[in-house]
Amino acid sequence: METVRLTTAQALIKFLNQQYVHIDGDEFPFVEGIFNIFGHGNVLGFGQALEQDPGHLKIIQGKNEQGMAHAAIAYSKQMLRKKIYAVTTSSGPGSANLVTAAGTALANNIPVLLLPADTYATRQPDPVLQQVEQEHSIAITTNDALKPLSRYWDRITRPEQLMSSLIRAFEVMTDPAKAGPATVCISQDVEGEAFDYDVKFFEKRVHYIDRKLPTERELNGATELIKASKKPLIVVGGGVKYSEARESLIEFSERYNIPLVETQAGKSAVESSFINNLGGLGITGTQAANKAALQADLIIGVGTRFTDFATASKTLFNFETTKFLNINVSRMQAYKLDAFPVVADARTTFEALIPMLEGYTSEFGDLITELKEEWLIERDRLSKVTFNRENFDPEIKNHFSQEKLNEYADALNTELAQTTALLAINDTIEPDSIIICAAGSLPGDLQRLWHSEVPNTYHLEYGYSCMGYEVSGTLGLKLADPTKEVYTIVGDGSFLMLHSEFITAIQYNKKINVLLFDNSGYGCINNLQMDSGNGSFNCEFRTDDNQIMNIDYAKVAEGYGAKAYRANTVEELKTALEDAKNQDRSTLIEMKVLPKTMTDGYDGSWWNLGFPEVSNQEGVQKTFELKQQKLKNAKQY
Ligand SMILES: Cc1ncc(C[n+]2csc(CCOP(=O)(O)OP(=O)(O)O)c2C)c(N)n1
Ligand SMILES: O=C1C[C@@H](O)[C@H](O)[C@@H](O)C1=O
Ligand SMILES: [Mg+2]
Repeated sequence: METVRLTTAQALIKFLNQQYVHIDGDEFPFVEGIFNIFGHGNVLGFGQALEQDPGHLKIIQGKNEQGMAHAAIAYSKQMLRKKIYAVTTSSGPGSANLVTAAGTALANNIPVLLLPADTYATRQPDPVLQQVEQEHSIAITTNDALKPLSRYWDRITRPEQLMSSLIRAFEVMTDPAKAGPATVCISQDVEGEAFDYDVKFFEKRVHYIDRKLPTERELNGATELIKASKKPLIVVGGGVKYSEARESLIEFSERYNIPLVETQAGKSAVESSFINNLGGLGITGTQAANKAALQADLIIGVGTRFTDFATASKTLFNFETTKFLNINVSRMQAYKLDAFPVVADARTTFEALIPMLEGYTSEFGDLITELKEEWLIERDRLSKVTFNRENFDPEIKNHFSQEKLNEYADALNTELAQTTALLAINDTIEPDSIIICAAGSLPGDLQRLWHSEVPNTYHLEYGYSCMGYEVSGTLGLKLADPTKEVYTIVGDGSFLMLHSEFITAIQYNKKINVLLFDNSGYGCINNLQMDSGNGSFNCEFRTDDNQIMNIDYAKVAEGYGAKAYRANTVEELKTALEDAKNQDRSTLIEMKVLPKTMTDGYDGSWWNLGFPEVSNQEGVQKTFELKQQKLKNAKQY
């Protein structure tokens, strides 16, 4: 056997350089690069290996482990899971910082290779700096916290274990049904240990991402269900994007007059202006989509996980009469809601179904166009919301008095409404720009209001809705598509939680644009608590003496080296956006927006929460009673 003597870390880097994917006839390297923050746990093993020979891997120094992993996740998601970045961290706190990001990748089914260092395999020394020392087992390290959040997890304590481990990790990451985070923890001493590796291990390895075909039985069953239905409705999930099923889905929908509604992950698979696209579904959905869902007698879920918040899947539909047909590469997802499962690729399934439905047409008739037109009037209204100091009626009603809203207008020196600002942005930036968001009130506004006219330009992380993904993720977008303008849509709360990769973007001259909506508080959670009958408790950003905080985020951005703007009117905003577009460096536009000016829910948008069963507040009591009512018709599982 021909062998080559390498350290474990050198072998790992050599292997990463030889992984390719093959999709629809195209073949290209799977691993684009590696993010790193070096500590004592990885600087000598990984650091040395990367310095000696990185191959084609791009090396990017991160600023926070969670942030750089978020950037890697966004890269992979934007690349439709065809390419990844790896992420290496030191042991202990460095790897602990990966936990939130691993959860984000897992919830969204995004492949990313996490490579945290681990404690010494030799236990010399023990305990090492940053080792937690769990009393009941010396074998437990911080990295065990990543186990429940990884789709594949392994600990390498001997150099030769690397081979079988990496083959498994890549098999998982390149499987459309299982794609998610693969975590390979390497003991920090083992990173530097040498072994005579079989040279065959380093030969070019091609991972074929084939399209899983539906069976005849599945196609016949699906055809029967659709033909028997009067008003079928397609729920477009993220799987539609990953399967690149846009054209076949449009043909299917047009030919049989079947409306589409979108999840956050599925939005921008098909352009918003497509005649049968009724927009977002669920709690954060449009009036049009939710009205159509209330009437539907067959829900065709395509590549969707049916998370309750994004689709209102447990309460919106009529479970007595509505049937479900799920098309999904994941058997687990296809089984949901007692659906007829088609465990197959979305594009191939539509291509096969189109000729089988010849002669069919839904009974939606002109209703699709009518619902869409009605919604566009509502959207237009939301683009023109203007504040006044006497009798302003915000979208989120009966929470803050006029006096309190005026207090905000004075403290933040603004009269700008969130929906007005958001739609001004939608009107001004180039249609092929990519926007990203993850948490707060903005995802709801975006799912309802944002019009995406170019495929794959709407990037929402709403599987985990992880605050802090927004700015970090924008760096991932820019790495995925360097020619496009990329925009973070982010609330002040999320910005404060994590924006360290803004600096990485500036450092590597990857231009990103941060659009910061500052309403001085955790706005959507404040809405939730007040909607549920509580007071405004600890969600506003106020000082000890009850003053609204007015933070100069533009100054913070300037301090990092970004070009910053303050825009508190639509005119200032449009001017700033135009100027930002022409900049070579990263930008931040700070907008002070009034609380309670985000969108509210429409028909059917209720979700089950932990409403208190007893309380001394009448409003809280009422929401609990409403819950009891709602649960009567909700799907129990
Ligand atoms: C890491 C993380 N922690 C907590 C939450 C819960 N959470 C969701 S939205 C939110 C507040 C968001 O505030 P902000 O970004 O200012 O947006 P706004 O709702 O004010 O528009 C919180 C605390 C979360 N989604 N992610
Ligand atoms: O709890 C939450 C409520 C949602 O409104 C918000 O968008 C999301 O980030 C969240 O975590
Ligand atoms: Mg806020």
